[in-house]
Amino acid sequence: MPPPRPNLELYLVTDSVNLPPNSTVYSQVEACLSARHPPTIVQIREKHLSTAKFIELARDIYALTSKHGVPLLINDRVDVALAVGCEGVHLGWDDMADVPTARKLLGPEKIIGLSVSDHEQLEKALGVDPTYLGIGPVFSTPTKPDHNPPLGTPGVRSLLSAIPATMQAIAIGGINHGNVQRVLFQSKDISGRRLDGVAVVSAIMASPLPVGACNLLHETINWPPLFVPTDYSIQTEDFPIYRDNIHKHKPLVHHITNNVVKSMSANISLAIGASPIMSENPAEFADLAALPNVGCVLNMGTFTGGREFQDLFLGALREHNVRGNPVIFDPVGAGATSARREFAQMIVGGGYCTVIKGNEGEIKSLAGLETVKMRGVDGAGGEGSEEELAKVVHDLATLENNIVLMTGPKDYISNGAHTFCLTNGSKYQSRVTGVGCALGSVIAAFCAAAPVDESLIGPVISAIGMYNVAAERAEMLLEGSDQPGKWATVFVDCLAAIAMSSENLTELIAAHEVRELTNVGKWGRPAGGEGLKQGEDLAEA
Ligand SMILES: Cc1ncc(COP(=O)(O)OP(=O)(O)O)c(N)n1
Ligand SMILES: Cc1nc(C(=O)O)sc1CCOP(=O)(O)O
Repeated sequence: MPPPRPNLELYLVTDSVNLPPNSTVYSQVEACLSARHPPTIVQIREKHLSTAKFIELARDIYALTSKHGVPLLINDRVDVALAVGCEGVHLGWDDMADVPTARKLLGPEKIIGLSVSDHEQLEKALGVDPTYLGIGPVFSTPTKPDHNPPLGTPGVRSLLSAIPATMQAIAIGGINHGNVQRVLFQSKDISGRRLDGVAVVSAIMASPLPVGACNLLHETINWPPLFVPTDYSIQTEDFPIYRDNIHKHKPLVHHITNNVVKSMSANISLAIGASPIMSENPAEFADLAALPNVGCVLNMGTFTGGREFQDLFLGALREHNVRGNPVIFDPVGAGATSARREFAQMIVGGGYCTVIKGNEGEIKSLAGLETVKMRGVDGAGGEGSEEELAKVVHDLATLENNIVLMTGPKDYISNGAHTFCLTNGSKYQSRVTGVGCALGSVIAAFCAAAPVDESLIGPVISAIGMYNVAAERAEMLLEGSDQPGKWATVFVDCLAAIAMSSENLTELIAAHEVRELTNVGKWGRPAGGEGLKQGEDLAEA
């Protein structure tokens, strides 16, 4: 008898606590099953009903689900599932039956799901062979007040990569139509292993429009990805188009940035033709995110920590993610203190950061590597070799399915498929506070002005290239004198001149070194003699 393999794509778990007015668990499930895209599987989760009442409700709902050919599972209670004769159960670790006992009682054809929250549980779970695994919680959720610590998408991915392809797995906890695509996308592991579906409670059960909620979730799950395909290289001849898009669309850059750099970031945004807004009021995030051509800069430089600071960053991240807006995350100081590192990891796990931009210490810290020594939050750099740094950037971008930029004497940029090194720029860039951070504003503007279905690696590289060319020009105009203050002023003028001019950006940037580094993913791999050395695979584009 082959084991059952249910369709877990949109998994509805019921809840009688947070129902909208004038509805019941039964009426919500009935409505969902009439949707154009109903849930593919339903679980009844009741914590406070007597056995008799639970069986009564389950029988009524089973009559509905069987009519629609949707499997019905019972949470925790094998006895109720047996009484009703439905398709199976979902079990946790404190429940009345363990998986082998449930299997014996229910028989080989029934579905048995099991929850996992960490690797220890996963190891045990794999030994008892359930039908599928429910990984959670992804995010913190009020629906299950006693939930385990949130895993974030990196935690889900880590568990998923240890689950054999033959076993189905879904994620649960805080998932809704605004984040479902990101959960599916970011939890995909490096081998392409992905979730078989998502389970939701409140996103459907608490909705006054459960039919719409099901259809929207289905459509969001099955949309072509909001996020760009990563197998994309750059066309240098497009650089001027990316700059011209800024004049065409006048992107808005929503900054939550540090106090030291606010004015520099605003001035630089204006210099290139973008509009800056410095909003730290969560009440306006949804409205800002809904505007056309918006990018967001999240810069944690003035790290105050605490709940309010966390809610500010996560709130903005959520609203911009819902709209598919580019978010540039600058984990300032993540290499300097463990509190900053943990916060930065929480942000990356709690949402989708289109671009992570940092210096060597910050990027290494986010990649979970031993960091270079940083005394403060200013740029530590130049310690690693080209081979090492390119690989760190490549690996983090691959892991996060996004773009990673490491700034320094050389800038490394990767989207996982392609890794580039830019060697232009000025020594003054690390000597004037705010110049490094304000690059995030320029990148956000270039990304927000790009067409929505475009790979963003091209806009990101042209933004950095243009910024560095302006920095070099400003230095040249000082004619060798050491004047960082004057340089900062001249730099903004040079940037405005290049941004607003018709100078050929392709020639300006390509005249400096923009190199694609090939086979970076294979660098330093010792196995089977396959590891390549830098000299063997560094090809100039
Ligand atoms: C699909 C799915 N995954 C996980 C759970 C959580 O189950 P459990 O750990 O038993 O916790 P309770 O639901 O009993 O609070 C689930 N119910 N469904
Ligand atoms: C039932 C349940 N189990 C979880 C787990 O982590 O195992 S989280 C959870 C509640 C999910 O509710 P919502 O979709 O409203 O966030």
